[in-house]
Amino acid sequence: MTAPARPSRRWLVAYLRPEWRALGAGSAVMAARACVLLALPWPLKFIIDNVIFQRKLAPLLHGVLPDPVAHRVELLNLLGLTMLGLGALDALLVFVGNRLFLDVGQRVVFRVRSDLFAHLQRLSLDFHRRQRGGELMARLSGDVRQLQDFIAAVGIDLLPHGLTIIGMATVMLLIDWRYALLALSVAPILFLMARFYADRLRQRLRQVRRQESTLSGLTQEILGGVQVVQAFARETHEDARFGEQAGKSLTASLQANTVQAQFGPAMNFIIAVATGAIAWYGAISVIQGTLTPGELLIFLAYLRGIATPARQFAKTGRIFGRASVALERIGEYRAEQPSIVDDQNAVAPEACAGRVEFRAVGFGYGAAQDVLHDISFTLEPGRTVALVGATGSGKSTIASLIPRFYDAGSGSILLDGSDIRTLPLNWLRRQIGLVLQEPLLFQARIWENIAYGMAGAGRSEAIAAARDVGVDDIIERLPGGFDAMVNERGLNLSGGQRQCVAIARAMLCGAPVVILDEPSSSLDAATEQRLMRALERLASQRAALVIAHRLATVMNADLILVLDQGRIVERGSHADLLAAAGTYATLWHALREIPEPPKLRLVSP
Ligand SMILES: Nc1ncnc2c1ncn2[C@@H]1O[C@H](COP(=O)(O)OP(=O)(O)OP(=O)(O)O)[C@@H](O)[C@H]1O
Repeated sequence: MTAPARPSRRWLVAYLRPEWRALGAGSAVMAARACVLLALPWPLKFIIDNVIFQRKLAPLLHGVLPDPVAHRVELLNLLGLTMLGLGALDALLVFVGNRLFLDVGQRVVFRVRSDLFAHLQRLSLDFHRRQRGGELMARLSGDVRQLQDFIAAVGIDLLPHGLTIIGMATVMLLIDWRYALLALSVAPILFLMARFYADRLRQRLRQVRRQESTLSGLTQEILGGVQVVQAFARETHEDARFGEQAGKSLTASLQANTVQAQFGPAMNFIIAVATGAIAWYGAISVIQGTLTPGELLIFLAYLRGIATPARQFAKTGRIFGRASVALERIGEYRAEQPSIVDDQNAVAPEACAGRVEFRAVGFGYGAAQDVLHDISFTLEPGRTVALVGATGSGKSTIASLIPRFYDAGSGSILLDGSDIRTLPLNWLRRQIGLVLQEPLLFQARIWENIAYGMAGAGRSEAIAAARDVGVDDIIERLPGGFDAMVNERGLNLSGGQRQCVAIARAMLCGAPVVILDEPSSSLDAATEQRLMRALERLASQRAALVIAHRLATVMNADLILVLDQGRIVERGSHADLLAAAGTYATLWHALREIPEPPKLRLVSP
């Protein structure tokens, strides 16, 4: 089996391109800084050679610098001031350069994150169902942040130090090429070693990131389901699960640390040997008179100037390794394409009556097994179709095909006679009001949650929608009424109250087709009646597909479809089905004998 191709990391270039001005300015500043670093040891050279040892100035510097014999103190003062000036200039350039590169990093991260978020939002449900929640968060926040460190490391560390190294090598060659070659012979060894370790480090860091993502996914899963954990007193079990994963993450990090820890000392050792050899050879050259003490100082200072960033490659290597892994991981998500896309020739119809027709629809979530077989029915405007059947018989799956959360595997679904695959996706979804069994609310005021149903709707429209479905008094009874804050996922509201908000939201969106997944949980009789009335008001005048759990809903439906293992086994009105004396009739009679509240829940044999 061949390993899957690594996603490209080039996509970052597109994000850097608009930053060319700031990047150019930053690079110029850092190039200037490299010059300053190059110049820094020179005043000291002149102090040693000319001020202390009273050597004559090079002919080029006559008239530029005060004479070392006649104006010794002036020369010393000037050199001292130059050192001070160079130090201050270096600080200023570092400040400006850092700001420029850090700002570019922030802006790039902002855009990468926004684009990735927008992209992820539009990926089809099958992608999201495959992902662990924590994994998405890990890539959106953690991985994206690595890019910022990477841009800063390139601009702030690599660029000035790289230029400095090149500059220093050139100057060394100009002073004494034989000596310079000896000093620089260490550079290829450092380079090869840095590459060797960078590759190994990258592999390890990829492991670290994978384990960290899994850990954050697991954490989110456990803490998100903390109620179940506590209810079954499984805290110790979850501690163990968390501990096991955290252990894997720790092992991966320790392995990466080992590589990194080897890298620094190995570089240091080579640099120490090189410095020793150069100092020794340099001292001999000074004794023989082929090198001045000041020049030896320049060599040693430059060697330090080369060694310091080389040593820093250990740190930069880690940042690069992490960024490289992050680029791959974000690239993987960027390469994902929504499986449900608009038809190129899709044109939005002017109006929608809401007639939904299933024609011999078959569907499976994966290639493994079909969940729906040969489903055909028609939902007319103003009518209600109820889906009943055992758990897992395919009711929610049928409902999810209408807004194209998934596409039918075979057969077709038509809206007003047009195949829904030929209609613009956004338009199609705007024609459908959805009330889920467990409605999802956002952390916002109640009226804002209702107004979510229609872009641009305000508080008064939200209240009017709640009034239309007759749940306004239920909401008004809450502390704060329509302005009450809903906390994350709406957990501070009861199941019935959440349903009321969701029904009002579907009402507000004014869609001609509504899909209602009735709450199957027990509600008190009064709330249940109110909800039923609200659902009826929402469904009236529209085409309503109801996943029915209540006898009252089923009885009043225009068409009842009884599902069993993804097939429609019976169909007709309540009266027809009772007369047919089949599965439905048996169930109905059995349920009528059960005291209130009646729930229609067929159970597979
Ligand atoms: N995302 C999914 N991936 C794979 N299989 C799925 C997925 N969702 C549902 N299924 C499978 O499809 C079948 C039908 O599920 P569906 O949710 O439509 O049943 P249902 O009749 O709505 O059940 P319930 O009344 O319990 O909500 C089940 O066997 C289920 O395991």
